Amino acid sequence: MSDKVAVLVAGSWGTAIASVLAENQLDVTLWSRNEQQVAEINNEHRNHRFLGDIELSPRIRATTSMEEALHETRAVFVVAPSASMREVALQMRPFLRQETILVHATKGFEATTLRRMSTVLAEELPQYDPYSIVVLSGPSHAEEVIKQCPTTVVVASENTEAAEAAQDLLINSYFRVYTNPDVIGVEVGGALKNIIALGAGLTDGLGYGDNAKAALITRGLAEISRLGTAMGGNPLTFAGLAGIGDLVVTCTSKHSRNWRAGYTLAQGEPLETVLQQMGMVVEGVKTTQAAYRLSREYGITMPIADELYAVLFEGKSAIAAAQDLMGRGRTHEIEEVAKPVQTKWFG
Ligand SMILES: NC(=O)C1=CN([C@@H]2O[C@H](COP(=O)(O)OP(=O)(O)OC[C@H]3O[C@@H](n4cnc5c(N)ncnc54)[C@H](OP(=O)(O)O)[C@@H]3O)[C@@H](O)[C@H]2O)C=CC1
Ligand SMILES: O=C(CO)COP(=O)(O)O
Repeated sequence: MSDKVAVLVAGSWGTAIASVLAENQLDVTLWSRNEQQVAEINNEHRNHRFLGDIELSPRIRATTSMEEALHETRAVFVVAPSASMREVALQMRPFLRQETILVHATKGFEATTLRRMSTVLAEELPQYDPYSIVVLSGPSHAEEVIKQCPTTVVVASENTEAAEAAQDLLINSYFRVYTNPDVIGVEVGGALKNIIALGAGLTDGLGYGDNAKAALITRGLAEISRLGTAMGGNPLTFAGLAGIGDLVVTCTSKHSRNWRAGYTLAQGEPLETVLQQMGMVVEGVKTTQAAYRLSREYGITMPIADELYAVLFEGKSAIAAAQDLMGRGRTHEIEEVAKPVQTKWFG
């Protein structure tokens, strides 16, 4: 079998995944639309804009040719921002073979259709078996993976063999990979945690302290689980790496772009300026709009996501949003407690 694998788009996460694969003795072709970046990766073994001075393995070769990237490749890892997933998939269509293992590592929904990323891939790649698409997610900042810090992730697919094939390619002594059959839960958990991370950045920016952040993480998880379960995810997935695991890292890490965006917003910067300054994708902004619509579509209460929507898009102050969250009507922590439990003993 070929030792060639492809990674599509050379952003921070794509380059970090390419480094894990190169460490595992695979020959990695890293596709980018940017010729200057391709030259820098091939000649200087660096991707300076996204990962600074870190030296990349010579096993990573960059190209702007999708045909070259996908030619006789054993696996392809798609790591485009959610907004570009459909466009990248369209470019893959003429060259992707059915035997290739297809993994995506993107965290978000398509803004217009509210589709999950695996659905977008399935729609644009009709020659590919949709049940074999693999999703990679979990607590994994590129800046730490590239330095080989211990990291755990999950690969999910309805096709166990496909998930295990992706696991085999990625797993090593610092990158531990678990499998999970729950594609929906893993995708929804990975996307929605970015909303809560933006909120955590706002909370920290306002100086609200650790109690508030713990509250946000915990009640945020309740919202993620509610919507994720309604969309068809397994509730247990949200207690795993793609749920609480990713939520914790994104809400507490200095590397998180979503946390940083929230923190800067709390300093009074307008959203557009914050996003421009970041120069990297902040998925949580569009995901807040998606969650706003999805929660209504599924009839799910998501007070934190709603307040964040009001702050980002309706000019509400973060302080007023926090006050409104704290002043909500009394409720139960665990929804089931509110319902009378029917058992065979009580009739
Ligand atoms: N960074 C991280 O630690 C992690 C990120 N993720 C997820 O990975 C996904 C990608 O994020 P990340 O790598 O951080 O993003 P970055 O902002 O670091 O990089 C985005 C990359 O996408 C490229 N790109 C954007 N649009 C297109 C397009 N239409 N065609 C080709 N290339 C395109 C950009 O190229 P150009 O420079 O030419 O614009 C850039 O190289 C996101 O969904 C994110 O949530 C998941 C886990 C960890
Ligand atoms: O998903 C991530 C870590 O698991 C990256 O989060 P940010 O996009 O907020 O940096």
